[in-house]
Amino acid sequence: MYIDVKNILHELNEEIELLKSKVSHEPKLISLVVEPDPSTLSYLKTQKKTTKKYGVNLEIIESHNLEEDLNYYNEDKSVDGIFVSRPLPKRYSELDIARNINPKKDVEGVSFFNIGSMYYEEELFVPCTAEAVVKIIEENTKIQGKNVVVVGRSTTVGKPVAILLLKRGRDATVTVAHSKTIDLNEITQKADILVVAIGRANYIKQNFVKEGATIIDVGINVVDGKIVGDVSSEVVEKCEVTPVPGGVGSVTSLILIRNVFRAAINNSI
Ligand SMILES: Nc1nc(=O)c2c([nH]1)NC[C@@H]1CN(c3ccc(C(=O)N[C@@H](CCC(=O)O)C(=O)O)cc3)C=[N+]21
Repeated sequence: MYIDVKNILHELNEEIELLKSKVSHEPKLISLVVEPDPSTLSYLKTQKKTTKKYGVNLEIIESHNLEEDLNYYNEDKSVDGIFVSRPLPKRYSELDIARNINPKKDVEGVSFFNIGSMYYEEELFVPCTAEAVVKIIEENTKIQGKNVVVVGRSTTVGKPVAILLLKRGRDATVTVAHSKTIDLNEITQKADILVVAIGRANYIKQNFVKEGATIIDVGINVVDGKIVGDVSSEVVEKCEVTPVPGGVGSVTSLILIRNVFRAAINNSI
């Protein structure tokens, strides 16, 4: 079966409308883009749509000098939130963003300050995709004590998902697997909840999963111009699976918008 995220989208929609009534100016989001890959282009398309819908002023800037641009928009009082697309080209490191982005404008929660806060179990801005994953799991199943396997160890998905699910109160038992893991399918078969952020189309097949598991497919792979996830479609016969598109991605983009409103409210007081 596919997991339906419309309740979560509805709740986020209401949360955003409430924040919208409290903000005194039109929020402004800067998206800094360096050599966008197909998944980034897809996200930018969604950002254009959602920012228009909710009344956020989006400016997409093709950056040729990330550090200089970050310094500029960090200081620009008219800017509420800054988004930097990933993956970055090799000449940059994610640390360049983590060190330099103003934590108050860091709507994706990648700065040292926001990551550090999450590590100490205080959630301020946390990576949007990771928050989307956690929200979907919480809405659909009990987490406490369950075996959660996260496949992928990226800064914005794998690692923060693991930390958020370990948090006291959520109390998952978390295993993080990755590209060097030996016999991956033996580990994923033990998962009650499986979070897949590999970045390879249809990689997870039926022999990777336990019957009845909850599967969160974070993959955004563009194949022949269409978006497909990391989980192969026949897995829905055995498990509850989030669809791609219409699953994690759609929740992620609303969380980003909500964070921009939060940043805008903080920016006006
Ligand atoms: N700093 C950074 N943060 C990201 O979160 C990030 C990124 N860089 N780089 C690119 C990937 C890709 N990504 C998507 C998120 C939502 C949709 C999305 O909204 N998809 C819709 C519809 C897409 C369609 O069908 O056109 C859906 O899944 O239903 C797509 C792609 C975020 N990423």
